Amino acid sequence: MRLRFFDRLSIRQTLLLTAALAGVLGVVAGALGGAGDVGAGLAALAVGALGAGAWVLGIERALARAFEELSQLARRAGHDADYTLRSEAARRDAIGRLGADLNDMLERIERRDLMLAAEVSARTRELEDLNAQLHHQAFHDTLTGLPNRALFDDRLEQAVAYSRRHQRRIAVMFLDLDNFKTINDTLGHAAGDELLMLVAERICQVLREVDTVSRFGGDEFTILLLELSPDDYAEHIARRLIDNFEHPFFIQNKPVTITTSIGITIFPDDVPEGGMTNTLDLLKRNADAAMYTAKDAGKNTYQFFEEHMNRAAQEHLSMQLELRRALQENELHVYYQPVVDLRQGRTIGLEALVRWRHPEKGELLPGAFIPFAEKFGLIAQIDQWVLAAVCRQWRDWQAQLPPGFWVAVNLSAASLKNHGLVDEIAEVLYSHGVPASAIVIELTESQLMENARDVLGLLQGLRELGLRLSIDDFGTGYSSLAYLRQFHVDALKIDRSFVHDLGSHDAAAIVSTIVAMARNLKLRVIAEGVETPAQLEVLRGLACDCIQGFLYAAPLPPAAVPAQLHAVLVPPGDAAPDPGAPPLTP
Ligand SMILES: Nc1nc2c(ncn2[C@@H]2O[C@@H]3COP(=O)(O)O[C@H]4[C@@H](O)[C@H](n5cnc6c(=O)[nH]c(N)nc65)O[C@@H]4COP(=O)(O)O[C@H]3[C@H]2O)c(=O)[nH]1
Repeated sequence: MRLRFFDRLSIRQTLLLTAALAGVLGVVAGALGGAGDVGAGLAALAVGALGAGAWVLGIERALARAFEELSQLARRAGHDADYTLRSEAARRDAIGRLGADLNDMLERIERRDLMLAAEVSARTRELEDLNAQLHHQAFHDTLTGLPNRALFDDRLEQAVAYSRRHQRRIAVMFLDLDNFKTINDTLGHAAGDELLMLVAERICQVLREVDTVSRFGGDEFTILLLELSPDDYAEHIARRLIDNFEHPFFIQNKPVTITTSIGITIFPDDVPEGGMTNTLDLLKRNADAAMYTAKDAGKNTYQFFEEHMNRAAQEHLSMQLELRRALQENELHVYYQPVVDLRQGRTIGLEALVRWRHPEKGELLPGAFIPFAEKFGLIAQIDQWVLAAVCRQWRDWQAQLPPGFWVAVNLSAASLKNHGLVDEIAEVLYSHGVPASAIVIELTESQLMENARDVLGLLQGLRELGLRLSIDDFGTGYSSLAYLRQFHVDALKIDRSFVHDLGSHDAAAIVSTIVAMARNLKLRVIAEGVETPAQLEVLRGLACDCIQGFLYAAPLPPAAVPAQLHAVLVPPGDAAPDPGAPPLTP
């Protein structure tokens, strides 16, 4: 109860009460001691009261200062977020403990703060790295690490702007690897990728820091040369690039040689004045057109842009679109040229020759579009289309065809690279109900010899299917006799250039040698391009088996073929000895 009373008093009240009690005790003691001492007691009371008051005030101020200090410290820490602040009051009382608690709290906040700051900065760094990585990926080619098309365009735009402001010349180069597809097809895509990386390095070696090289896609690179000084700097770089490619690249420790074709355009020289809007596109198109001209000029060279090149590029482009349309819209069709057996004097087979009925240009011969189809990668599709057309036609004629009659179909080099070719041909034959023995596949000598080792398996697959094989344009390439035996073909077709020159001793000697060799290998010989009776007589004399040429029939539309099937075209011959059951005889 007593305690509760004192609990309710403030310190000041307690001290005042204590001083008053001391004074009262002094007065009581004085009164007990005598009257004189009462005065002394009163004086003591007054002094005690005054002393106590002063003491109380002193204590109160000291306490207030201590609290104020703590409160200021807490406010500053909160306001400035400075948790390194500490109370320095070294007291052992409640205020001291309060200060220590405050310090403890500040220390914990400070530690948590540091931890958070470290975490935030780590996360920020992570995000910054990720951002830089994404930025790099957006503007660089993942395989070679070179700038990509987007970054190249950006730099080109800046370069054009700079060049306009400061009247400087810049060059844009397009660089395309020659026959890269062959390397990819023969060595595989991993080797192709490795080659592209090495090529990127080699290009960089030739350029200055200020120039930009980018991988534009596939095997195509673009180069931006700033500040063309000296004036022929672009040409100098093009030459160095071409020279630099002369050294082989080493892929999986094997030397691989590849060349490059380069197109160059100069800004502002090659851009018409005022054509501001599509300058970038124009420069790239110019360099591309110049690069194609370099390819057409035999590859492994460079070409500066000239105005006429864009027209050629335009024609290329429209030819490509038109060819695709031709395949879709059935504008292609097949003519058939009889092959006549000299001993029997009649047609024993036909060669299928594609034609294009172009809506504006009229009837086009293969020479006008096959090279484009090869370039645009459409030739294998055309081969397939022709085979299917031949099979349909064979079904229509089937009842009229003499036994053992065949139709020869040309296959391009691109078709030979198709690993699924045998299956695809089997599927077409099967779906049309045509026996494989009715089809002869014609492959040119150069196609076969250039890929001799690779095509052996394919040829075997075709033979196992039951197809027969013949070598076209024989004599124009360099045949290896060893391969000739391994190919197991059924016939050789002597190129028409030898037939044309039969009057000359050399050509006759070559034809005679081919026929003799074919006899030994038990192959049938067909002479192409026979136009005159004189050529026919020489060929008969050389014991040639068959002829094909305008002398008897040009390539014919399908409707004209049945009339040729049973007609005796040449008097049956007696000059040619029996070659020993050559395969292409019915
Ligand atoms: N000067 C002369 N020429 C004669 C004579 N007899 C035939 N010719 C021509 O000689 C070519 C024979 O075809 P090729 O050597 O296989 O040469 C063919 C063949 O390599 C290719 N070709 C034709 N059709 C196809 C096809 O469907 N696919 C593929 N990949 N190539 C084809 O186009 C080449 C040219 O075909 P065409 O223009 O039809 O030309 C044909 C034919 O019209 C003659 O007495 N004198």
